[in-house]
Amino acid sequence: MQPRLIVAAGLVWLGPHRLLVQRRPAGARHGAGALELPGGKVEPGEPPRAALRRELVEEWGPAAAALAIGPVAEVLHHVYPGPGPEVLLIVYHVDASPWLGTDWHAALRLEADAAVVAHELAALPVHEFLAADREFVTDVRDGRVEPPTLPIHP
Ligand SMILES: Nc1nc2c([nH]c(=O)n2[C@H]2C[C@H](O)[C@@H](COP(=O)(O)OP(=O)(O)OP(=O)(O)O)O2)c(=O)[nH]1
Repeated sequence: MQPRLIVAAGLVWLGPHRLLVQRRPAGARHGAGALELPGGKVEPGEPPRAALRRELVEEWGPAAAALAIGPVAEVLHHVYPGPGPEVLLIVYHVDASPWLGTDWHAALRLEADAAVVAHELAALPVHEFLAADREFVTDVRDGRVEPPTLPIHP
């Protein structure tokens, strides 16, 4: 049977009009090379917000520990075909606005092959995202997802 995963992910706002998204490493088991929201699997017994905090630091390095995690933006559900997983994604607003005007990219400590990019909302390349994300990312691109009030106070 396909595994069912609970995943915590971040809609990371670099100010009100830009998002930070990442490209999955070429060697990823699933969705290699696709764009995704940073995050990962929630471990058994782990609170989802704590999982997102842990994943952000694992994926982006210690600089990500200071990012405020805000309210849930959306809960997504998708069943990937074949041997792919069934995923339940809890997407939180995350505030990266303190990084505005800084060399945030130089502060990241990325996993091998991973890449983090800033995109203007209107230019989000929806079709490069993992299938579970596409409808939601389209809604974000088209302004149907209300951006949080920045800064987010944790
Ligand atoms: N982080 C993240 N994962 C997503 C998104 N959309 C989506 O379908 N997923 C899926 C891909 C993976 O199957 C799962 C995330 O878990 P993960 O990134 O820890 O999984 P993985 O299999 O790459 O990691 P690993 O077990 O190899 O360590 O959720 C998204 O926007 N962000």
